Amino acid sequence: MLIIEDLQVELAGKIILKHIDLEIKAGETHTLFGPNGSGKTSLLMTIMGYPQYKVVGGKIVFKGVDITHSPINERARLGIGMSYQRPPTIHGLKTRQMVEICASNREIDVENLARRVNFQNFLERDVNAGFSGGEIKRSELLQLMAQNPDFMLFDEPESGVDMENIALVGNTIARLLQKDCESTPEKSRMQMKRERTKMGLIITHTGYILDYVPADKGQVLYNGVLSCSTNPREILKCIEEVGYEECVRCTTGRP
Ligand SMILES: Nc1ncnc2c1ncn2[C@@H]1O[C@H](COP(=O)(O)OP(=O)(O)OP(=O)(O)O)[C@@H](O)[C@H]1O
Repeated sequence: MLIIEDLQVELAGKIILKHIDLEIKAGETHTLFGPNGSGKTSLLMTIMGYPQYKVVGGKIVFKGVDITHSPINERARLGIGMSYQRPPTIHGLKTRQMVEICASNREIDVENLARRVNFQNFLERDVNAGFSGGEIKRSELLQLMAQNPDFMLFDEPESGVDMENIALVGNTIARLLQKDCESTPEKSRMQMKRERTKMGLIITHTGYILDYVPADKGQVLYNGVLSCSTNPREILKCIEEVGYEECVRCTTGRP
């Protein structure tokens, strides 16, 4: 479980996240909406532990461990992983090597994993070197598949992905988050939900990902303030109809 309490974060001398409270239970997936520059990526980068995002108040607890000031590698070891919006190019490091590093000491079949995201022809290329927007997303997913973390952060997984690959990306995320299992006569939906352990937090502007990954809750981040914890499709509808500012007004109670 992830518990964030009263989190305040400063970036380049400015408070960008204000009094954030967020709880994601084992097996849950949440989506994060919000206008450009509202702090969504900053929240994910803070959870992942990038030191330039300075926590000046509150705390982050994952699996009962206070990770507020833990380094990235410790968080990764505890089971947090992230798919980045704009990951850096790493010259001199092949994608295959990166995937093996992500797997740590676990035995994996890189070719087989790569085939699942149609990425087998990219393994000998340097990480992200000249990758297109959609290729970057598949590379990020491949690394997450190798890492197999318990809590996954996705920063705009659909952006730059064409209409055909969106299903591949969506279904891969669903599989990573254990959302792909159909209920059977033996197992009810509730049972499936109880057995699910993987957790996700997904930033999306369009909500396309919801067609593949049923999310339990949605939130809106507006000017560094988190609000509207409810059904993600309702939030999306509200944003489309009245815009972000009006959408958060109902929960913050501002005039
Ligand atoms: N290195 C930096 N120095 C100064 N300000 C920064 C830096 N990085 C980000 N910011 C600012 O922090 C704010 C939050 O940025 P963030 O990337 O978290 O927004 P976002 O909600 O993810 O936006 P988008 O939807 O456009 O991806 C923005 O105003 C951004 O310009």
